[in-house]
Amino acid sequence: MLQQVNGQSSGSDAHGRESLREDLQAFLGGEAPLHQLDDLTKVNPVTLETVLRCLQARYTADTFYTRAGCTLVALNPFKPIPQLYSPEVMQEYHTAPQPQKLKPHIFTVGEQTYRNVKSLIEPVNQSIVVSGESGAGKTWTSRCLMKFYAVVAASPTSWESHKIAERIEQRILNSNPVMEAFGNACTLRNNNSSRFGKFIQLQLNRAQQMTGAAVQTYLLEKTRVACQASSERNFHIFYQICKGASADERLQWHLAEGAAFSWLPNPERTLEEDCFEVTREAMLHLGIDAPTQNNIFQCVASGL
Ligand SMILES: Nc1ncnc2c1ncn2[C@@H]1O[C@H](COP(=O)(O)OP(=O)(O)OP(=O)(O)O)[C@@H](O)[C@H]1O
Repeated sequence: MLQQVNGQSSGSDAHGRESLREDLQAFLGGEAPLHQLDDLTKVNPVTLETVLRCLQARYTADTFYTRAGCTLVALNPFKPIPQLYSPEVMQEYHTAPQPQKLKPHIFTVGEQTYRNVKSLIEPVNQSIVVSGESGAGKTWTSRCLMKFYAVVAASPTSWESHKIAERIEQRILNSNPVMEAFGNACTLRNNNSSRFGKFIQLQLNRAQQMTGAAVQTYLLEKTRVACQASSERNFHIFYQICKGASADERLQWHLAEGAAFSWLPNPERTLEEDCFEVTREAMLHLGIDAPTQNNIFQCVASGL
């Protein structure tokens, strides 16, 4: 405990600081390389410096997940690492006798939560909280979890039920591009920033197979439609429509070719999120047919 005596540190405090410094040096210069510490509870002494140094060492070694007791710390690699999320890796974590003994991964959390549902006689809801600052990777992580459950929680036996499961999985995954088209925008911190919070429910039957999903959204940043910070953009859907509508649709939606819209700043920036076809396709899989889509896009275009 820190103590101040007349503005001076007491002797025991100075001694405490000295011993902390020694512990710190011993830890940082210790034999075990920092990047091998896969659980932050093993960091000793626990200070901001030791924790950050450990995470930095792991990041440099391309290791992006670290446990902190029962919490998982995910670092954003800011580069694609497909081999980290392959179906084979999903299966490895799903079939491991003790997934917590494998390297820390978002699939460990996914699998443990899944097993918690399975192991209980009466099913009990499980929740995973994904939190972090803008651009930390929350949307990415939620997508990974949904993909994981779409694989592990869909193993029906008959051909007919396999087809149903495929449809449910596909629908669940297709909800992402649709939600992102209408609720995400390019900000200074993240090209694909979610401008709303979401509570995603994945529903399982008693055989732990996925039977559906529900998404509740909250706190959508509606003001962005009319007002954006400089260098930021409006919601992706507006740019998707302007860039992806056919000549007929432009005519129908009153979108003149090359017209400039004051509510659409930075239209010259083209992002991978500007893919109208992906949104349309996903809407179709979700059961929103072409005429309904047309009505929706007409409403969106009329806002410009
Ligand atoms: N594990 C990962 N592997 C590869 N790229 C990643 C990973 N996590 C995040 N990213 C990259 O970082 C970007 C930002 O991540 P994401 O959109 O998930 O952040 P966020 O926390 O949801 O931000 P916001 O709160 O602004 O919505 C992603 O578009 C993606 O390019």
